[in-house]
Amino acid sequence: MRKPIIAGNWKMNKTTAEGVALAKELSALVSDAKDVDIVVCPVFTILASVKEALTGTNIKLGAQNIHWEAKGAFTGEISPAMLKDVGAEYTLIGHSERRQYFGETDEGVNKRTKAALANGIVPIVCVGESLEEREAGITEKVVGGQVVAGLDGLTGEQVAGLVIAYEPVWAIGTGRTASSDDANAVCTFIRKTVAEKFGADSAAKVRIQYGGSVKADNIAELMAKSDIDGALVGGAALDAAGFSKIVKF
Ligand SMILES: O=C(CO)COP(=O)(O)O
Repeated sequence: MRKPIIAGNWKMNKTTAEGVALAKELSALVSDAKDVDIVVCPVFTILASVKEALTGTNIKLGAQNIHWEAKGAFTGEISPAMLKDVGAEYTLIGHSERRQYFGETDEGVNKRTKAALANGIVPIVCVGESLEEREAGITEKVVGGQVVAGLDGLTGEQVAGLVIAYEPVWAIGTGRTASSDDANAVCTFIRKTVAEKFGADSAAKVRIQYGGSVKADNIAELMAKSDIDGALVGGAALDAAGFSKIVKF
């Protein structure tokens, strides 16, 4: 069975003191959570402080992005080794906000994914269609294309160990969750795409999260679905009590 994974994407929120307080409050609330991987992804500037606050807890640290180069003249970027150095075990890659506002492409997602894997950081590769694309009936074409291009050149074993987050853009921060059936249908399609490209074993092992207005009151229904193995949570991850309820779905 695939181990559930609940990740909090803090996005561009929290100063050091606020992030450390949230990490401490959350770790007290979820210390008894079992059989679930818990990850929080703060902004780069507070990774070290949050890591310290999480030491000895059952919560892992993730970053929100990663660059593919090891070092050099890449102003404003953070390398895989730097994230490893600060204690990050996971990283988001290709979040729709990065794609929408910062011009990230599938090619970049692929480079970042390979660099993360080469440095022992687990990629959480984000995919998802816009409202326009859903209404045009091309959800599978868009999401399938993102999965195939994002994971191109990886081994089946590498794919088995990573996480794919399906986040329909129209459900992010809008309060509009995809129905659990609609969310699961796309997650099933993603798993089928992985099976075709990397084999049945990788497809059976890869963990697929749903993201988009996940809250304490809709997580149980989502997690009950056959191909949803976890959640990538935005707004509701900024509140320790609410996020702890999601973790303990
Ligand atoms: O983008 C998301 C997580 O990466 C989802 O955000 P919300 O949970 O705020 O809709």
